[in-house]
Amino acid sequence: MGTLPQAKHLPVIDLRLEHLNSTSSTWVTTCGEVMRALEEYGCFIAMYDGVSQGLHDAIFHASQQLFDLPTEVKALDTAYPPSHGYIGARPGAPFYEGLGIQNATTKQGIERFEKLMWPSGNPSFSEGVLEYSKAVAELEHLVMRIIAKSYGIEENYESLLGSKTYLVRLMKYIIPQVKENESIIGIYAHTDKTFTSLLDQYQVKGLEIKAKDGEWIEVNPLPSSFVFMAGDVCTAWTNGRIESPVHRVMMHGDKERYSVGIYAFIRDRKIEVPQQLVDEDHPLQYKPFYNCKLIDYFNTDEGKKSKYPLKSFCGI
Ligand SMILES: O=C(O)CCC(=O)C(=O)O
Ligand SMILES: [Fe+2]
Repeated sequence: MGTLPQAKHLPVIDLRLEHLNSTSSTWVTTCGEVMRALEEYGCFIAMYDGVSQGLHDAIFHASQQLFDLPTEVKALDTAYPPSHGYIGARPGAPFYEGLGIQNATTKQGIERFEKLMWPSGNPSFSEGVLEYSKAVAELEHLVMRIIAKSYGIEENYESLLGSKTYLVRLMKYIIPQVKENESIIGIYAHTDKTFTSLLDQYQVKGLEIKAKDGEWIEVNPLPSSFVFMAGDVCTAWTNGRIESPVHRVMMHGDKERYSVGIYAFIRDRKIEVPQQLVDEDHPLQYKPFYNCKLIDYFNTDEGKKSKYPLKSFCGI
């Protein structure tokens, strides 16, 4: 009798500080695991202790309060590009709503958002989100340092730091009207137009990652974990060594779903492939470009139709 094929799982990597500092060889082993996961899947699940369970619960509680505000208040969250502000339910994604907080690792960024949503103030919201986004940004920086060290491009990475900004997006998916055991698209398949993305699913699953062989991998929410994902900008920057994964959200008809994304972008500075990553075996694949221009392109008719927007925008 044959055995049933095992469902694939995303690698789970322990990036808790206590673990990383435990023995001298742990760091080297962990860096190897991170690079293998990123080169194979473009993402992995990071176990991380920088966000306490209390803070985590507080963010999701605040997110529920936020989505209960009237639509006309939420719509005050406008931004450039438009996808960085309020996104209401639309024909392609009728169950989805998102609110974006720009410059979310700065007090000014969060307070600007707080004043729009609660003119009479909600300091505990801002304090919680600031603490949360700073802690998650540290995780992002840790992984990026591993990538930069492993490819010998630390200086290039350091030169991008002054231009890195973080957007926090709080997301809500309402319960879709589907039959039992049926599921339906919550967000269609895409790659992120970010440098990197970190996703926090809290308690309700739905995120799926497409493996290189085309199989969809379900990502089950684990406590104290974030999905680290390379965005298209990271693909270009690493000259294609790390490919941003295609992912989607599937909704099952039983629970509403809240998630949080923390997205890093490179503002006002061209992304160029570091010369260390170009050689005979790895010819240059991408022309220099601005992150915001990639997003603009993706929002054009041509960009929306393109199967590989990054390639059609700046591929060689
Ligand atoms: O809700 C999620 O888990 C994923 C959202 C997502 O893919 C995105 O915001 O780009
Ligand atoms: Fe995404």
